[in-house]
Amino acid sequence: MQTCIYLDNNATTKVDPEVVEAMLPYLTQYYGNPSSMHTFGGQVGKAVKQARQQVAALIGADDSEIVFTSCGTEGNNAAIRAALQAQPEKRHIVTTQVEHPAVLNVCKQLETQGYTVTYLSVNRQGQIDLDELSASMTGNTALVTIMYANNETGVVFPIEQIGLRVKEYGALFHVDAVQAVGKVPLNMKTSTVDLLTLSGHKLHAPKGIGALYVRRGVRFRPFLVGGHQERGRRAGTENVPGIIGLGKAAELAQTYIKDIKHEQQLRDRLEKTLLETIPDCEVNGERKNRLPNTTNIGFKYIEGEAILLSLNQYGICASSGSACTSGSLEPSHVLRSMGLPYTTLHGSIRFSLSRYTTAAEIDRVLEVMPLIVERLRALSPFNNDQADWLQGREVLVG
Ligand SMILES: Cc1ncc(COP(=O)(O)O)c(C=O)c1O
Ligand code: FES
Repeated sequence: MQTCIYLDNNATTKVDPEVVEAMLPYLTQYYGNPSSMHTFGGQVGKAVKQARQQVAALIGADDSEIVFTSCGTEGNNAAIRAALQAQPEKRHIVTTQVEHPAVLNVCKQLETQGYTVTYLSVNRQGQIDLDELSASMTGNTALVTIMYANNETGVVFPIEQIGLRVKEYGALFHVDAVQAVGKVPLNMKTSTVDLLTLSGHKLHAPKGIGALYVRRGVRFRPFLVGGHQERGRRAGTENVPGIIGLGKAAELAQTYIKDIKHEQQLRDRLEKTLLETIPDCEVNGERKNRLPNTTNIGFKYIEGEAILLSLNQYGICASSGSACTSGSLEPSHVLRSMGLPYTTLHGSIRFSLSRYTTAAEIDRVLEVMPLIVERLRALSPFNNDQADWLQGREVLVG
């Protein structure tokens, strides 16, 4: 299979070889059911318990507060539904316009089921306004669900400041921390967060395993109903190898997170040099409060997809922070909410690094990007500021 310079780690990450090694015995030798009464199953149960402790340690939680799920999407669905079921008399939800579809589409569905949803706006930097949050809250607000860090721009929201405001109104606070866990130190013991979602495949564990943190004392109705697994909070025989892998990945992340500066330095060099060597480009989103591994850059007057295809020819994997995601012709809802001009919106690229990214890989990207942009701009009919008339077309593509 073809390998590449992989700068798409916010989409998914490589499974760490130590994670694979930890998982293997649970795919071969130890296949017992952790709920079984016999010793064979019991030893698997012990390994699951250890993995729970490893995940809890990464986010400063108690192991009884960790529920294993199948992915981040399930975690978000389960958290939102549980929070609403715990307070059936309240019918209002607050979220933001820039959430992942695994939150936004749940909220849209809830709107058809009698809930009212406030979608907080973001400014040009991708930040929300805390006063807009407070103004939107009422005694009827059951839940505030806001992401820790944005998957497209890496912009980090002030979660604890948000949480303090949420608590003033007695609502529950859910945080989609899928992009933050493993990149940002978290401590649930000193946090205002009630429910927090994480996903294995974003932190070098395999796909198909995640976890939901449920603060002790928060009433939680299971999303999947059936057997008594996960102390009755998530039915279904456990994905044991996945759980063991997530535990190992969490343990490795705890060590790695202390050294994340290295990754940040590579990201900063990539960003700074691209801005210096390529005219008419800018970073999308606030640069200060941001994940250390992510940069989203808008290259004016060209199409993001064309840049991606050219990068692909050089064996470089990145992602379009802008348009046509998954075959849809809609530009990114995140960048649109930030009010980016049409000319930047369509030419935005996300580079997301990992602990495996090397200086030599960054050098290669820095070598080819100016050539790609120059070639595409030479072909573009809109390669100057007169293209700003296109602004008026935003309505058409929106
Ligand atoms: C912010 C955020 N939330 C949720 C998800 C969904 O996670 P999963 O792919 O594990 O369902 C993602 C994955 O892209 C994400 O970036
Ligand atoms: S990038 Fe596809 S429509 Fe603009």
